[in-house]
Amino acid sequence: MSIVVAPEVAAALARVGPVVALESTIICHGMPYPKNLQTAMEVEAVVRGTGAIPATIAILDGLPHVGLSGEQLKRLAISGRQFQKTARRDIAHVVASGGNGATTVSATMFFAHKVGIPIFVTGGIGGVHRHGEQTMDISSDLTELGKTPVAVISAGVKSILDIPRTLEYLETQGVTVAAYRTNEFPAFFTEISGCQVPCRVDSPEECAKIIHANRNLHLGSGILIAVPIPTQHAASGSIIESAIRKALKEAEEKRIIGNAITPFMLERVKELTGGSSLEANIALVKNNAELGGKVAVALSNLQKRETKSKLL
Ligand SMILES: O=c1[nH]cc([C@@H]2O[C@H](COP(=O)(O)O)[C@@H](O)[C@H]2O)c(=O)[nH]1
Repeated sequence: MSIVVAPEVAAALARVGPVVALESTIICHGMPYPKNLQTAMEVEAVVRGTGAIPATIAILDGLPHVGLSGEQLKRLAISGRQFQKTARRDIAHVVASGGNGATTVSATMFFAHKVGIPIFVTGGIGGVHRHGEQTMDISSDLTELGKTPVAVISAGVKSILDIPRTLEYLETQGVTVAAYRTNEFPAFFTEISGCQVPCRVDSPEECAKIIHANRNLHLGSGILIAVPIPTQHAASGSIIESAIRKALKEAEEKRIIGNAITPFMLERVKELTGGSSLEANIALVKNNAELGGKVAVALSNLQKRETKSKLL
């Protein structure tokens, strides 16, 4: 399959330099224009600030792209929902029909791995939906994490999902789940979920070592690094939580199912909180991007040191 890799990204990968993959569903389905464009550009700038190269991933006119120009980012941001939400199962169809796809975590991981990017930053991943034991609505993000060796840096999963079952499912899939500077798995808008994680990491270097070990052992599975929302932005957490409960009830009443649930919830929670959920969302994505960039730099240094010592 042909994948268009931006020259800057290809050059960085060729020299084992630091690269961070970024998804596009968050741009087209997660935020309104023009905030989505502003955020996408700011997130790329945060990654660059750490010394890493950002690579936003999307399907444009049937061609998967890794690394987008400013013009392409703008096209995505303006088109919004006209870009199809594209998870792994949708990739072949979007490509075959020459369509435009905004990649979710699962599809972004797939393309990142194909071109050799080991680190990917997003806001939140999908998970096991509430009542998932009856509906079997489990995001393909979780199965992708089970079979694709990419480290995903996120603020955990939203409490619109069933967090304990999401963690159980990740365990079944053999995914390494680590929390950054905490022992508790974060719940996106709040630092706490009541769920403990099996592994705690306290520095970008520690994250890089885990990714390196995962790769050297050819484990083949992914890694989830969960970063709590910065404290100053978590203040509105309880307001957002009650909005989430209300929106969940509405989704149930309106019988919204499948891949329409997440965009509905994001939009409704934003309305119910007068936009404060959007500001918190932007802040946590940028925070994740900062760590992702630093981890990519640490991993690149580790790989270069190893190559050097093998040559000696
Ligand atoms: O807090 C968020 N969770 C999830 C998403 C997006 O939704 C996708 C999961 O969708 P689903 O639940 O339909 O698998 C994720 O991969 C991501 O792209 C998002 O934007 N914001």
